[in-house]
Amino acid sequence: MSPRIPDSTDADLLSLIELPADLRRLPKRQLAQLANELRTQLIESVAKTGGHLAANLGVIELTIALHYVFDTPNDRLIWDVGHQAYGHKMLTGRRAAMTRLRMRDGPSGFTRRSESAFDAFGAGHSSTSISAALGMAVAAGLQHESRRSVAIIGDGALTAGQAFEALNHAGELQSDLLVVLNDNEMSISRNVGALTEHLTRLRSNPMINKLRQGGHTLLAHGGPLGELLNTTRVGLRDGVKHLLGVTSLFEELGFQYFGPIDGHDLGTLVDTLQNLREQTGPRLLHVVTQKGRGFNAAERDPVRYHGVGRFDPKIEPQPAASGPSAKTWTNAFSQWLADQDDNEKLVVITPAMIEGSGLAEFGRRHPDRCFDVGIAEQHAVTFAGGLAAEGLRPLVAIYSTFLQRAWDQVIHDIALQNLPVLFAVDRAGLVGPDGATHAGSFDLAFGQAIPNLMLAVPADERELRTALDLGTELDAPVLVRYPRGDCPADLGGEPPTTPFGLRVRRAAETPADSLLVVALGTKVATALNASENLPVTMVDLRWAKPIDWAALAPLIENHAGWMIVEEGSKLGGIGATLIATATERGLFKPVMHLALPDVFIEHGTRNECLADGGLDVGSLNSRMCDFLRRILPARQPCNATP
Ligand SMILES: Cc1ncc(C[n+]2csc(CCOP(=O)(O)OP(=O)(O)O)c2C)c(N)n1
Ligand SMILES: CC(=O)[C@@H](O)[C@H](O)COP(=O)(O)O
Ligand SMILES: [Mg+2]
Repeated sequence: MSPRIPDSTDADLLSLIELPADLRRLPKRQLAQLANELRTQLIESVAKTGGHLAANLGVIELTIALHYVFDTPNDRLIWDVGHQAYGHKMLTGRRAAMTRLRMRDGPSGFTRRSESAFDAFGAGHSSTSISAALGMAVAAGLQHESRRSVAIIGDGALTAGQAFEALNHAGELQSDLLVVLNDNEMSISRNVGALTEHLTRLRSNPMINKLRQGGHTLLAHGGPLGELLNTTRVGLRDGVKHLLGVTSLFEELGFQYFGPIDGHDLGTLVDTLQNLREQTGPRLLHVVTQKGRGFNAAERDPVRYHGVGRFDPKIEPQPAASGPSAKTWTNAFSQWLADQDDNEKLVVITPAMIEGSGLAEFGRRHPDRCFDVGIAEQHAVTFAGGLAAEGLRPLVAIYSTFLQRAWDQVIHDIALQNLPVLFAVDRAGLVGPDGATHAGSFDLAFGQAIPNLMLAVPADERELRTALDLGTELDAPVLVRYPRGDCPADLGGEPPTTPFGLRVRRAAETPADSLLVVALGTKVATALNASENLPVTMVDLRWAKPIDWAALAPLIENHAGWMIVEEGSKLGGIGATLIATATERGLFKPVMHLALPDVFIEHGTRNECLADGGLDVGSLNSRMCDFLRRILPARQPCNATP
């Protein structure tokens, strides 16, 4: 049975729209009602699941207009980052599934090719959309296929080098590509940089606006006359703009630039997109939107509502959480930073993650020594290199997953020159609801291969502070990694005897009849819990590089076997290095290495993800028991589980 064609008597248009083909049957005048319904349902839905609210509210009209005008999924929509694609998901067959957004077996918080034919390209990290859309446009041309490629990129994402690499390439190729620039003046925090100022000039220049209005009337013209008028007057308009010196950067890069237009005005959006759909070559439509649109609290405070937990949509703003909440690793890092006021050489750098990295307070107190460089991880690292070369002590605060963009800079610009840059690497390990794109699984594998770079893996706040202190003192690059989530204050045990020394957190009574567990970072607390009633000596490695072999070798020697536990990739992990080095040293004891398996772990709670990777308390306990049974068959060590 074909779906009923919605009409103006329908109070609930949204429920009639399963796929964009249904949407395209609506008369244009009903789109505003649909936008209201979509916005209301999106707020209700995210209130129950949590997620990226503000960005999604800003693109409701744009999402509807794009699916209305373009023949999706044949035409390709490529959402940059993908954090603003909830409306897109709701219009492409996934509305019911949104109750499990970012939960195990529910839709991802980003676009994913495996999730829907409408998700033309997977994302999560920013600034990839223009490259991917250009690739698709070129592929369509080479394969003589008639479809369009549209990249939708935010003003924040546009600050990244990769976006400019793609614009540069597209301007040369002159392929059939539409870039929709969604300009809401926000990254997660307020957007930064000279480009942002350029966009502000384009938005606010009265002459451009006048010319824009002319251009808009022209764009709404159809037929050959409209086309002729269009060409002549757009040519004229461009000439005038050149004369006035108000051309956009995009035109200089070989794009046709259109806009800015109001991204909440569905009539203008649809007319403009329909006209742009029929044109060829690289073109950029500048759309101005408001982040958080339609939810007062999010409009007022889009930073707070960028990513939210569950909330009550009737209460705006949400009351502050009551009662003591556990201190996160990010909080612990911020507090350490607050204690560095006297260190005037300390300069802090973030690639667009002021809030998430816990830098807001430091930035307020020391605006001259705190730099948000935009979504520019590579630049952040080399910029730090320049500061360090001149005698300052730069600290790059960065998520593990985003550092992946800048390993060459870490190698070539920092480690090779042995510059004293401190990397505070947050979200190291599994992150939970953001899933595989945001998992910090690889920093240990990458980092340990780099000469000169030292790697600290603190297990509690006390060790975090010690490692950060050392990182500001050593004449070498130091990376300190810590995860998303709660930070234990002090896990106890014997103090280390040297700055890079390991710590015995709990010693077994009879080592020869016990297992030695060597854990790193978060896994120290997990392994302590998992081994509570077992014959286990628990060692906290503290530093993954250098490794304290002077203390570790005899411990391996005098235990029945040893196990390494780390929250990083097993392939290329610290465990692999420890095992290889132990073997070279003639330490031939039974050994087991528990780390993240060679698969991408799906989104879910952090605990679900850890269980997938075999790194939660229960998994560790059973792996310890299995191993103990094998190496100490006579002892029956596993009668009790924690
Ligand atoms: C490489 C990378 N760095 C940082 C982030 C974190 N991040 C996600 S969204 C975002 C802001 C994007 O701003 P914009 O593109 O303007 O989208 P808006 O949220 O304003 O709609 C940032 C910094 C990321 N996803 N990828
Ligand atoms: C979309 C994106 O990349 C960020 O918004 C990210 O989701 C933030 O993660 P945290 O919530 O861990 O800061
Ligand atoms: Mg933005």
